[in-house]
Amino acid sequence: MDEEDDCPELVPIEEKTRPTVQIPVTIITGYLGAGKTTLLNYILTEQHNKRIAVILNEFGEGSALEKSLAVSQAGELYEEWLELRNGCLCCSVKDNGLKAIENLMEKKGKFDYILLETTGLADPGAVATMFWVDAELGSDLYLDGIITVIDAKYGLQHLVEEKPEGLINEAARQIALADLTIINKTDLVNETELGQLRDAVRSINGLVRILETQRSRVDLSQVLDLHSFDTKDDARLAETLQLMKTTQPHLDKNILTVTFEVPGSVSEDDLNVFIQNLLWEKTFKNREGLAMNVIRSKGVVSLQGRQKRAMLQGVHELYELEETLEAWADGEPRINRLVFIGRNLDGDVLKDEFLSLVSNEEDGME
Ligand SMILES: Nc1nc2c(ncn2[C@@H]2O[C@H](COP(=O)(O)OP(=O)(O)OP(=O)(O)O)[C@@H](O)[C@H]2O)c(=O)[nH]1
Ligand SMILES: [Zn+2]
Repeated sequence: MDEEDDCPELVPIEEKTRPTVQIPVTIITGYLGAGKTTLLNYILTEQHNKRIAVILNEFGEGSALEKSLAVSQAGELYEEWLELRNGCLCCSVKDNGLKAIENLMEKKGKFDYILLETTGLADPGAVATMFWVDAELGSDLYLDGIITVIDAKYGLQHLVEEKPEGLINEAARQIALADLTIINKTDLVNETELGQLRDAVRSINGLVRILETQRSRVDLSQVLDLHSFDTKDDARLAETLQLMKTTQPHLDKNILTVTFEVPGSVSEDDLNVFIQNLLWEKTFKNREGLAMNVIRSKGVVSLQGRQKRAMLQGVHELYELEETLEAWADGEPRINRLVFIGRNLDGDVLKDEFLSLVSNEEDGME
């Protein structure tokens, strides 16, 4: 080390020692009484060989303890925690803070999985974005997915409920944000009613998977470890987009899904401006002159000068644009695939805006 004496060396900041495995967090949301607690109970009592922590994100008054007791059944009270027979834990986090979860992990040791139930009227997007902000700070947690439980009998009614001007329908928002929906209480409806609800869910969120259950009995492998926010599921995205090209019914004024595919490559800067105009500045308008309002964004994009695919993930105003591990194959056409779920969206307008940024240089280099 010869130059050591001359200039002060830049000392790399000691990386916070991070666990090799990050713990998945699944957010469970859904309208009042849809069957969220029933789902939690079911997951906790099923064989899963995981140490699962259940966290109830209660806002306002409401008795969280009462709720946790409802979740536990076979629980033993431990501080504000309920410890279940199979090693699961249950608690309530009133201040909705991630710090609280991290403190809990320090006190109680590591879990393998965290289920976070938000109250019926909460915006799951607000909770979801906390995890991103925190992930930047080196959190031990990652967001695995958002599950929305829907009441088969009353779900449709909740969706069409008129809201005062400018207010968003909470039930529709919860579906817009969902990676998976569970239509529960199918014992209370006939096939026609079920079909109508299914169509309504699809018309809001064209990407979402739908399960149908009684007493929230699900196959655990279909609800845990979804990896919805990973940068890996681009094959699935392409598949879904293909499916969506066929039929897309939509109910005017409501939340809907728009998708488009554009070949070529876009510069990262231009893309950021496009996304920020859409999500932050809200400069894009539909044909009626109403500003587009995006709740969920997803996409695979080809960035100029990059060999690897980039993935867009967004919840409300917060978004991430990250390079994936997957390179574009030689000679493979580079196709940008984008999905936006929200209000007042017009896919053609967005596609035109996007097209204006794209260059069709073969290798995406300029
Ligand atoms: N008929 C029928 N009832 C169900 C089913 N699943 C749950 N329930 C009942 O629906 C009621 C509400 O279920 P919960 O699991 O407490 O619903 P929740 O979404 O946690 O409710 P909140 O926390 O109050 O928003 C309970 O009385 C359940 O027993 C089902 O598949 N069929
Ligand atoms: Zn609890």
